[in-house]
Order: sequence, then C-alpha cells, then structure tokens
Amino acid sequence: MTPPNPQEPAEVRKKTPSDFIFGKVIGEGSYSTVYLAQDVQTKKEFAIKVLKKKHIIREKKTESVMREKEVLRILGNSCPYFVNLYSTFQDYDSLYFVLTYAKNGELLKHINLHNKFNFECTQYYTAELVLALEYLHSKHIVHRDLKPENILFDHNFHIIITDFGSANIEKTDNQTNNGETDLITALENTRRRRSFVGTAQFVSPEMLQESESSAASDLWALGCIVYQMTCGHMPFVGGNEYFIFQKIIKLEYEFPDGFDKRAQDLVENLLVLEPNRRLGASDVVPYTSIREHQMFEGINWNDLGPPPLLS
Ligand SMILES: Nc1ncnc2c1ncn2[C@@H]1O[C@H](COP(=O)(O)OP(=O)(O)OP(=O)(O)O)[C@@H](O)[C@H]1O
Ligand SMILES: O=C(O)[C@@H]1CCC(=O)N(CCc2ccc(Cl)cc2)[C@H]1c1ccccc1Cl
Repeated sequence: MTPPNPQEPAEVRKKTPSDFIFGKVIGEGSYSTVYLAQDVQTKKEFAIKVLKKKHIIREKKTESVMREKEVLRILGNSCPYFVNLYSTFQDYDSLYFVLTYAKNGELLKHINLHNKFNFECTQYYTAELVLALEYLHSKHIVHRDLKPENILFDHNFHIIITDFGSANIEKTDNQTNNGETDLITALENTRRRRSFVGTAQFVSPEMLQESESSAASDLWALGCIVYQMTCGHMPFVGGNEYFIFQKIIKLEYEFPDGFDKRAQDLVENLLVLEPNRRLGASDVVPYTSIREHQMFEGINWNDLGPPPLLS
C-alpha cells in the first residue's frame, strides 16, 4: 500500500487504513467486522465497517453492499437519526466504510437490560422512529429490515438507524423513462423477490406472500418494535421461521396483561395485514395520522427535547 502523501490535505485525498488507529471490535456481521477507530489527524472516533471481499463474494452480497453504499449516499448527513457514511476506501482484501460511531449500542440490548421500557421512553423513541421514517420514506427508501438490532444509540442516547443492506430504493414515476427501464426494474425486482426476506419476527405479511415491499412494510416493523419496547418481547415468536411466518400472515399475536392501552391501539393500527390500511400508509409524509395518535399526546414534533432516562 502506498503511504499517504502528507503534502496533500487529508480532506481531499482518498483515505487509507493508515489514516486511522483501529481499536476494539465493536461488532461482527455475517460478512463484516466493525471496529472502533480514531482518525490519526482529527482524533475523531468512527465506527469502521470492514468487509472482506472474499466473504462478500462467498455470501453473494456484492449487490447488497453497493446498495447500502448508495442508500447512505442518498441519506447524506441531513438527518441525525441515520448513520452517516463519512468515507469509503478499499485495499486488496477489503472494503472499508467509515461510519458514525453509535457509542451506546443496540436498542435491543437496552430493552433486554431493562426488561421493557416505561411509557415515556417508548413514547420518545417511537417518536424519533417516526421522524426517521418520515425522512427515509421522503427519499423513497424503504429499510425493509428495521429491528431493535439495527437501531443504535449515540452518545446522547438518540437513535441511529443502520444496516441498509436490505433497503430498497423505490422507483419514482419520473424515474421510469422508457419501457426498457421498466423491464429491467421488473426483472431486478423479480430476481430480488426470490432472494430477499428481512428478519423473520419483523417481516411484513406482504413481503412474505407477494414479496412486494413498500414504506408500509417499515410501518409494520415499527408496530413490532413499539410492541417489543412496551412489553419486552416480540409479537410474533415461534420455534422456527415457518411457525413465525404462519402467525404473521394470520395476524396471530396477543397483548400481555398490563400492556399500555395507548401503545396497544397504535400497534393494532400498524399491525394490519393490508399494507394500505396501516396507520400512516395513506399519508403523504409527514405521517400526520401517526403523529395525531393518542400515543403521542404531549409530544412536540418540532422539538422532542432530550431523551428521557432509560428505564
Ligand atoms: N455505526 C456503528 N456504531 C456502533 N456499532 C455498530 C455500528 N455499526 C454496526 N455496529 C455494531 O456492529 C454489529 C455488526 O454490524 P454489521 O453491520 O457489520 O453487521 P450486521 O448488519 O449486524 O449483521 P449482518 O450483516 O449479518 O446483517 C452490529 O450488530 C452493531 O452492534
Ligand atoms: O462504489 C464505490 O464507491 C467503489 C467503486 C469502485 C470499487 O471498486 N468499489 C468496490 C467494488 C467492490 C464490491 C464488492 C467486492 Cl467483493 C469488491 C469490489 C466501490 C467501493 C469502494 C470502497 C468501498 C465500498 C465500495 Cl462499494
């Protein structure tokens, strides 16, 4: 590897691994390792996701990696609720993604630590998720694998959504410029349908049956996450994926005793089999129908204020 040219200002030169001090491993994926790293020059901390090219090829994830990069490029750094991609670089063996470091880890860890969240915390984090989904869907991007493992906390305990490898960038009307593009899109979507499903417990019924996904698929996942923050476990569980899928398409779940009634009503209006009938599905962003729900009584949507102490 050629050493960086110190005369060239770092901000314009393509970064290389030697621009960073790699620290502890903060997480592992099926074909990636995430390190805590410090920029040698600025001393700033980042999460650097390192993907071994041979693993990407073995897992057939090249398209997923390119899509995640494209989604992160589209999202930019305008919304605080998404991981920011500062830079990418590669060497012979690996690809490197320099990302926002979410210091306080996964939402899932904190739900399990506290067994479940109190109403104030559930209300606050559901509101942050609504604002995040409004931004994401306004960019015509559907996450498609939203779950407490992919929702991280930054140093101030605000959410940072990550893992866009399963995301879909929806074609908008003005992007289909000719019949041929439609055919390519249709072929790509057909091939992708065969291969893609999110995570069993959070996947929407339409993605299980017709494999059509839309912004409403993320609203289904939101319903599952509100349920889990409120009572500490997932609405659809089973011994294996087949039994979980059966419960989802039959809408077979129940609310434990003591489940907050406001949260229950919101969940019941999100976990609707027909995607277009889910609360917010017919809204043109912002999700006015969701914002006006009793779950959010007292919330100032223009300023959520600081996060409540987790409990
Ligand atoms: N920006 C980040 N800041 C802090 N921790 C992170 C960040 N990104 C990922 N992690 C942690 O690293 C772990 C691995 O993340 P990674 O995106 O590499 O794989 P994954 O998406 O979790 O797994 P898979 O690729 O199988 O879906 C995550 O579970 C998360 O806990
Ligand atoms: O899209 C980009 O920004 C470049 C374009 C040039 C390039 O070669 N790559 C790497 C493409 C790639 C993807 C998967 C494997 Cl297994 C190997 C190379 C892309 C890349 C470089 C660094 C980090 C990520 C990516 Cl996708």
